[in-house]
Amino acid sequence: MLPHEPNAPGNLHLASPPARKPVRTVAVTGGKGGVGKTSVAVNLALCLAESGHDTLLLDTDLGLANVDVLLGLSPKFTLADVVSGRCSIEETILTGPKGLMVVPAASGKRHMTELSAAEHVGLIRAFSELERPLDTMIIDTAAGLGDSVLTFSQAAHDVLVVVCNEPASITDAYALIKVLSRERGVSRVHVLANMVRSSGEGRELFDKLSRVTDKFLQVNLNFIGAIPFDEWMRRAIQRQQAVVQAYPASAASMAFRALAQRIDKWSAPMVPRGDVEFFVERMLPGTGAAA
Ligand SMILES: Nc1ncnc2c1ncn2[C@@H]1O[C@H](COP(=O)(O)OP(=O)(O)OP(=O)(O)O)[C@@H](O)[C@H]1O
Repeated sequence: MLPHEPNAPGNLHLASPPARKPVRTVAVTGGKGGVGKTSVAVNLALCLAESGHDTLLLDTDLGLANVDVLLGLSPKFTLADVVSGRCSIEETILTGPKGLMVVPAASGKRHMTELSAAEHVGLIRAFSELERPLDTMIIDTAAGLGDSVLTFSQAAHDVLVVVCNEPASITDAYALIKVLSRERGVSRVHVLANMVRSSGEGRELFDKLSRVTDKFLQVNLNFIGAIPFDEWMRRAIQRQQAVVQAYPASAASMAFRALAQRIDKWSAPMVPRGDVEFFVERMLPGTGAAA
């Protein structure tokens, strides 16, 4: 393993990684803010961790509720420190409940896609140095159609779009799916309805969205389920805990566990190198490091 050299500009050579099992990467996104992206990412990641998956939650959302705040964790370093060489990626990883690994969002305004080429190299290196076993990486993206959202969604194996029953949520989700499919080559999107108030509401929301995508876009939309509106979600946040942790018997917790079980059944990702570093390389086609 190479020594830690986070900012070695120009050196794009990546040593062949040792054979590892493929890491599934899932981007949780939504188009609109406030639909529950972060809540979904955190609870899904925890359920996967609970069922024995080595799971890493990468927070790239600088929105109101950061993952570390939701889980009551105190980050010492963030990805910004990795790329500037202040620490290794290992040092950014916080251990949450159920052994969940959490990489906190960089504070300030810097997004992943604003990094320089040298910083990209440092990041790829840092990921390649990660020696822990990893099955799944969940990425909590920012809201909107910003470059970082599109790049992370494009780079992940699977994109999970969270919608709720508000007209703006549906139109923003449509706008996001449109850009992802037309400009970023994303051909399959999973839709999760959040904060539903009846059993049929999730499917109705999905049907509303898929009627338009079927008509105008070349994208395969998959309804992956619904999470009920649940007051225990807010109470859990007040305790700085995820709902699956604080109130495991709540309706939302049961729905999150069912969602994780569905994801668990997905077939293994087809990645050429079976390494988490592949995820970073897919994000950075311009570095010449793409597989
Ligand atoms: N199923 C639910 N039932 C009740 N409240 C929910 C549910 N899902 C999320 N919420 C609440 O909605 C609010 C917004 O959730 P969250 O921060 O996860 O959204 P977000 O899409 O990540 O927002 P942002 O884009 O600002 O980061 C939080 O107060 C959260 O507790």
